[in-house]
Amino acid sequence: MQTQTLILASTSPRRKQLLEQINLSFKVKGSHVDEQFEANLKPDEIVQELAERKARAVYNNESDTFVIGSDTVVVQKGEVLGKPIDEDEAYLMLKNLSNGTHEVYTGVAILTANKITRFSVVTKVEFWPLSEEEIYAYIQTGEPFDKAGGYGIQGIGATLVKQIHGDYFAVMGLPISQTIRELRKMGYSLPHHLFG
Ligand SMILES: Cc1cn([C@H]2C[C@H](O)[C@@H](COP(=O)(O)OP(=O)(O)OP(=O)(O)O)O2)c(=O)[nH]c1=O
Repeated sequence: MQTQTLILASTSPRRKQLLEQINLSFKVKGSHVDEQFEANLKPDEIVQELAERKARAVYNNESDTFVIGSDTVVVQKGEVLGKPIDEDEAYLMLKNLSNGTHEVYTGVAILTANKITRFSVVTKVEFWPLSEEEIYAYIQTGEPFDKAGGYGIQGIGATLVKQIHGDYFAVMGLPISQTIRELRKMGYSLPHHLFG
């Protein structure tokens, strides 16, 4: 019988969907942490730091509980892009991403009794050249607004993407295969259908 508890510290429906996809039992507890970060941090440090803040915000200090926090940002020419706040910002982000390659950084923090593991994954994503009409039409779908960089690769945003190099699931918000491997290393007992 599973005595350990797994908690996903996230309000993101995509992260929940990725854990459901591999048939893990878990609870979801969203946290609203301060997502400001120090200006001198590098993108891989930012996403790990924010992932850790999210995990710490929901951890209840129980030794058999494991909490997963995660954070995703898009980096274009050295600039860190979060979620666009309005249509104008979404337009600027998508215009900048058009006809070029950017990086998506996703950080993960796993927290349990006296232990924390943090890692980050970077994926390169190349966009097609996007016309004005295409950008406006995409903004009208409403998809850009709760997503880093203003697009969702798993949705209509798939049509903007020419190719990726790296982990598709990390772009969606959670590098699922590395996450469960790290969970296992930390002592979480995965169900039999994973790793036997
Ligand atoms: C680039 C990209 C980002 N995203 C999403 C993943 C994240 O949900 C979001 C980045 O914001 P985050 O702050 O990482 O996450 P969140 O606010 O959605 O959820 P929480 O903090 O509660 O865990 O952008 C996609 O869904 N598809 C994409 O292609």
